[in-house]
Amino acid sequence: MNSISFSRVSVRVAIDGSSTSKTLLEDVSLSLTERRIGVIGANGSGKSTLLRLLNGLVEPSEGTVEVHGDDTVKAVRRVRANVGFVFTDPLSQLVMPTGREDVELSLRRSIKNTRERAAHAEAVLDRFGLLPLADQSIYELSGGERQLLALAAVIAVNPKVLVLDEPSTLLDLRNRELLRRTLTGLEQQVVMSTHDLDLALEMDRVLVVESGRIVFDGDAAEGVARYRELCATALDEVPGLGERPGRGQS
Ligand SMILES: Nc1ncnc2c1ncn2[C@@H]1O[C@H](COP(=O)(O)OP(=O)(O)OP(=O)(O)O)[C@@H](O)[C@H]1O
Repeated sequence: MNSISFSRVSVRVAIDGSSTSKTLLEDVSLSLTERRIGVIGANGSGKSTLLRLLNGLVEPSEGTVEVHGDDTVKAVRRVRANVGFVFTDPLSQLVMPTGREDVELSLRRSIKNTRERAAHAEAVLDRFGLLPLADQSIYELSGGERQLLALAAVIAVNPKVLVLDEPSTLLDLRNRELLRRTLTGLEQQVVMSTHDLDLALEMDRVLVVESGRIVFDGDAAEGVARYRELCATALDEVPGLGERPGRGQS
């Protein structure tokens, strides 16, 4: 069953030192079968929370999430074996001193033979243009190089589902294009949050999240237009900011 389903999912967290809770996601039901799913929305709207439900990093307070038929709470080990997750901050993911070691670590389970593993790691690093930097400390890499490395380390193991949390925030034009083409060439399902609306427009389906709710679900161009309108409306409410471009002109 190659789909992701959310059934009446809400996520609430207790607010420190009080008995009240904050709702991060409210009553989300979805069946995701498309190959490229984009998740867009304002800062703090709930995109990362939605994505983190997919590998059990966040657990639903109500409802259930299933990835390819596995419940993300009850079968979390199998879910994590199937879902490759790329974090926004690459340093929260890269654990080895160098890129080469990190990619080899990712491959440890899938390729037992060390020479084969090393060769595969080199091929992946090469594909992302990272081979010349393979033995440099990850702390000496630029932000974009690290982001690309984090992506390479996850794609290397060919997970059944790829979840990307704002994967292009630090990438230059060339590497954003590399990411775009890489995503186009992948067989597996990709769920990606992004503030890069050009990238969002490439998706087969777009979800717009606003204050913990899915307020749009459908065609990418329509989703991006809806998000732009939500942003413009929110900015209209900021006092003293001036008018939207195009407004007030005759
Ligand atoms: N563990 C937590 N405890 C309290 N609040 C939390 C917790 N995790 C997330 N939040 C809050 O939930 C809201 C949604 O967070 P989330 O990270 O999902 O937003 P986002 O849409 O990914 O934002 P951004 O675009 O800024 O990355 C935010 O207001 C955030 O502060």
